Amino acid sequence: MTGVSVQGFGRRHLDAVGERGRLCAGIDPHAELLEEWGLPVSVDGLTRFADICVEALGPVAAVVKPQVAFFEVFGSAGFAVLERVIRGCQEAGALVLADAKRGDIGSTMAAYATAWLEDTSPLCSDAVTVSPYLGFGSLDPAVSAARASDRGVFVLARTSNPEGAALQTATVDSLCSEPASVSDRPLRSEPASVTKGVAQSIVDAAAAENADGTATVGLVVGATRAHGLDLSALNGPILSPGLGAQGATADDLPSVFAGADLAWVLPASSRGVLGAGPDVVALRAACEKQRDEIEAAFG
Ligand SMILES: O=C(O)c1cc(=O)[nH]c(=O)n1[C@@H]1O[C@H](COP(=O)(O)O)[C@@H](O)[C@H]1O
Repeated sequence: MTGVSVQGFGRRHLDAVGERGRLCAGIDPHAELLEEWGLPVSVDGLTRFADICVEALGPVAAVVKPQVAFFEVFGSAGFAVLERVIRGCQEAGALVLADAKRGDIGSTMAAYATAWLEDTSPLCSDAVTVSPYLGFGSLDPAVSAARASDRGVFVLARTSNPEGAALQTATVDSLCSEPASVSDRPLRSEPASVTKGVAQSIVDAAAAENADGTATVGLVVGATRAHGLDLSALNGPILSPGLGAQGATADDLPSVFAGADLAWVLPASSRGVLGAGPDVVALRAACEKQRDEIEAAFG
């Protein structure tokens, strides 16, 4: 593995995947899945779905990723079920990555950080997904809260959906900072000194945060297509959704992540694994099979 010795969240992450293998099992209680599992689309159905996932996945997956949106659908009762999933999976030994994709101005971001990353919160998880599109610096409160408690944030860089490409591959002047006022604007534009893709600028900002060896800042880079990013200096985890329902396979991963440190790559699947439920044994077997395919592909 490249880089400095790993501590903090990075150590917790590497220990978890070292023990259980590289798979993040998504817990996405889609209405269609509830129906497929023979459950009502209601809080009762959600609770049963969640309990099956905790029992099947919590003891074997290195990381579980509840998708907050599917709990939010049911309002406060859904959030109560989410709290139960978070605690249950942690007690079973999995790291919990709350897929909340939060992002806002810094002062509001601080409240999101309290909600998802501080011990006092009933939703406190081991990590949370965040969006950098209000500016990478707006994520500072979450990065600080995570760093202070050996937790992590996973920042969207190059997402698995086709709609992300136009924004994420756009070229930016990486040294550009907004003038404080109109009068501060230069009379003529200066030549851009460094240009890079938006996603690469996020990778580079994350790598700078990880220079302390804590791997506090992970990235989200989809497994569904070549991304063209240089991830070699990141020294942090790379969540890679897209396996299964979105079409990527374990065999795609080595070429998608050529040049990255594969020890950090954490492929994720939700529907591709959850389709094996509601039987606990079958669901756990599907999770282990997907993990084994990933480990075999990485060699
Ligand atoms: O942050 C994520 O997890 C995420 C990022 C991304 O680029 N693409 C993506 O699909 N996801 C999430 O990963 C899960 C994918 O679900 P499946 O397609 O069923 O495996 C969903 O919860 C998505 O919200």
